[in-house]
Amino acid sequence: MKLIKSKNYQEMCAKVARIFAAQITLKPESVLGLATGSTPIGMYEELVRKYNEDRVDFGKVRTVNLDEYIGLSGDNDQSYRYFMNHNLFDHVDIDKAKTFVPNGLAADPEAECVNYENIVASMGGVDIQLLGIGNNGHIGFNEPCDEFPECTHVVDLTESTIQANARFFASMDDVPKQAISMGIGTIMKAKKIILMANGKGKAPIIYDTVFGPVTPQVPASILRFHPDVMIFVDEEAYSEIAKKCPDFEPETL
Ligand SMILES: N[C@@H]1[C@@H](O)[C@H](O)[C@@H](COP(=O)(O)O)O[C@@H]1O
Repeated sequence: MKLIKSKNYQEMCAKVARIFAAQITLKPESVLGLATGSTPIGMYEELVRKYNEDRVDFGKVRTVNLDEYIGLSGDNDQSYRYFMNHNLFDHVDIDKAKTFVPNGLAADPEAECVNYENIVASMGGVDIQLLGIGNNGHIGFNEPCDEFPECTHVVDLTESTIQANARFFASMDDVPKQAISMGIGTIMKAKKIILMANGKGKAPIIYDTVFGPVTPQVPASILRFHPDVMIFVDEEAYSEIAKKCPDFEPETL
């Protein structure tokens, strides 16, 4: 696992976007694993800029997203499908038929999980998977629990996640209580993984992820067992490590 510290959010987003642009340029038919949340928005902006200015070509790219809320349609502005269209897909020359997000309106969510796991597998593996991290260490919507979930599954969101997400909804009642998420096993199959975190609020969980025990109670900690993981943080998200491990030397890339 490599930990890469940037001065600020913009610098971090630029570094990650460069890696994605290189991936797409070197392998135009790449399978990108994509994430939502506020953290990757600046990275997607940079990628759109690279599409416009550096002519990064998304024409053959395929994408799979980590998760989706149950009960929200792709038209709902809080759905992750809407997020992806709005922040990336609408602004580049990607073929939307090659972009996949779990169907939050599936009549049978369990069957949708099996279907989605098959879609990811049929693409021949994710070349590079982007992740954010929840304050409790969740990745995708894999919440802290007793065992790492292997495959795409239905998740009951924790109270802390529901509260953290409430800021995006008109009222608490509107916040979905369930989601479909790739499993930890699905995520760990990606060839390369990049996790981004910024801001002081993420500092304790970044410390736990990098230095705490590997446990399903901190789902992101499993990433330490993946052979090719880069964690990108800004100074604020790094601050707990700086305090507790003053001799640790992060990379700067
Ligand atoms: N399912 C998403 C995660 O994929 C994301 O990493 C997390 C953090 O969001 P933010 O980046 O807004 O802090 O939020 C949601 O729970």
